[in-house]
Amino acid sequence: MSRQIELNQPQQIVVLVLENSQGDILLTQRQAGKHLEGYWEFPGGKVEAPESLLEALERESLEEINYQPINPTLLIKLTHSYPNKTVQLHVYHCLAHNPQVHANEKQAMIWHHKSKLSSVKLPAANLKIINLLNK
Ligand SMILES: Nc1nc2c([nH]c(=O)n2[C@H]2C[C@H](O)[C@@H](COP(=O)(O)OP(=O)(O)OP(=O)(O)O)O2)c(=O)[nH]1
Repeated sequence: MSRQIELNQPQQIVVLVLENSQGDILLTQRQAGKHLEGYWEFPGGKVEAPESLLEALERESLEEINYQPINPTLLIKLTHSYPNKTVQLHVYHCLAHNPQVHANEKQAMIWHHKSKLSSVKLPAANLKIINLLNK
C-alpha cells in the first residue's frame, strides 16, 4: 500500500526559464538513456531533500549551465502525468541582459526566441509554460 502511494507521488522538479534581453530562452537537450531522451527542455532537475525549491534551482543551474540565477520568480507550478511517471514542475523565470552559460554536462544547448518555442520538440508538460511566456 505505502509502495503504491510512493509510486503515485509526483516527482518534484525545478526548472529555470532563462530569458535574455532579446526574448531568447535557453534550452538544453535531454541526453540519451534518460526519460524523454532527445527532447529540448529548460535546465533543471529533481529536488533533493532537504533542500528548498530555490536551493534546488540554484544547484541544478550551477551543475548544468554554470549559471547563478539572479532574482528568479515563480512563473507557474504545474503537474503533468507521462505514461511512466508524474512530475510536478516548479517553473522559475529569470530575465538577464546577456547571461553567460556553459554546458557543464556537454549537453547540446540553444537560445530560441520565446515566440517560436512551439516549433521545438519539448516535453508535453512544457506547453503551458510556452503559452504563458507568450501572453
Ligand atoms: N529539467 C527539466 N525537466 C523537465 C522539463 N519538462 C519536463 O516534463 N521535465 C521532466 C523530465 C523528467 O521526467 C523530469 C526531470 O528529471 P531528471 O531525471 O531530468 O532530473 P535530474 O536532472 O535530477 O536527472 P538525474 O540526475 O536523475 O539524471 O522532469 C523541463 O523543461 N526541464
